[in-house]
Amino acid sequence: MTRRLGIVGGSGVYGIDGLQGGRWEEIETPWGAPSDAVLRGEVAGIDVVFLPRHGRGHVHAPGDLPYRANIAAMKMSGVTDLVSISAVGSFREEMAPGDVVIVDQFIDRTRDRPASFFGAGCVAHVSLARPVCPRLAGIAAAAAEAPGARVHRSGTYLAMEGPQFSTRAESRLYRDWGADVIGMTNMPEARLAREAEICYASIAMVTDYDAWHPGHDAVDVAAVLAVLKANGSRAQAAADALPARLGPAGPCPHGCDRALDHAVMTAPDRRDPALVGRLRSVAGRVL
Ligand SMILES: CSC[C@H]1O[C@H](OP(=O)(O)O)[C@H](O)[C@@H]1O
Ligand SMILES: Nc1ncnc2[nH]cnc12
Repeated sequence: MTRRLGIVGGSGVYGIDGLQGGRWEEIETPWGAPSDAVLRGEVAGIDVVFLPRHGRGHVHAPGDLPYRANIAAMKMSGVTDLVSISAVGSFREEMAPGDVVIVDQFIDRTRDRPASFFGAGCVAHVSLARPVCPRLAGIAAAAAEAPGARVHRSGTYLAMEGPQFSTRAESRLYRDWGADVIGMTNMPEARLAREAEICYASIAMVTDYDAWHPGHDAVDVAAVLAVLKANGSRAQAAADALPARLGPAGPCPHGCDRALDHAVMTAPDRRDPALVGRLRSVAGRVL
């Protein structure tokens, strides 16, 4: 299988500086419209598909994002490997603002967000024990290190509903649970990428110490934006360094591209044809 890289840009990342021949393309999916048009182009001669998660100009809140349409748009664009670039708060002294954490686990505290492509009429259960592709995470770490960022190669991301930041009590609780960083968007994105059999990795850019830290002011958007601005060129450099590291065609050694092999439970003659029709956009391989 030919590999194709997708990048979802989070807060502060609304384009890719190094993209050549970029053109914005509207995509309609059976799951609705994605956050924005996708930007297709080449970095170092390699195809890249970019989507600004919140839309250009940051118009979508984390709880209202069209997560299913975004992942479907990537799948329909031929993306096999998807890297998220996200702003996060930190629960660890050693994960300081300006650092990068390559997320490898999640605690999902979101609610009221459609979190699966499947459902009544076609039920499926994929494994999320390892929600991030280790091969792609290694590539993401190397790309993030290229511009000189301090990179932590493992971390648990707590996905909160938002849009308000956490209370101090919540922040302390999440820290006690073993979470390392906090954000509002990587779930259900990672779940949906797995269902769509896309390798997923997350470059989390630490912008603040969230609310638990006695020595730091409570997080606010101004502080987040100031750190994002200071590190914006590093995020761009990481995005530029990703495609060349993607590697040759071939199956995912960790099986992300076969996640649905034994996942669909509903008997073929009991499936809802309308849902199956929509599912073909992301799970056509097994339907
Ligand atoms: C601007 S701070 C809060 C906002 O930033 C993060 O978004 P993303 O993951 O897309 O970079 C966080 O999850 C919130 O949505
Ligand atoms: N402290 C924080 N909580 C949630 N999302 C964030 N994004 C950046 N910083 C954050």
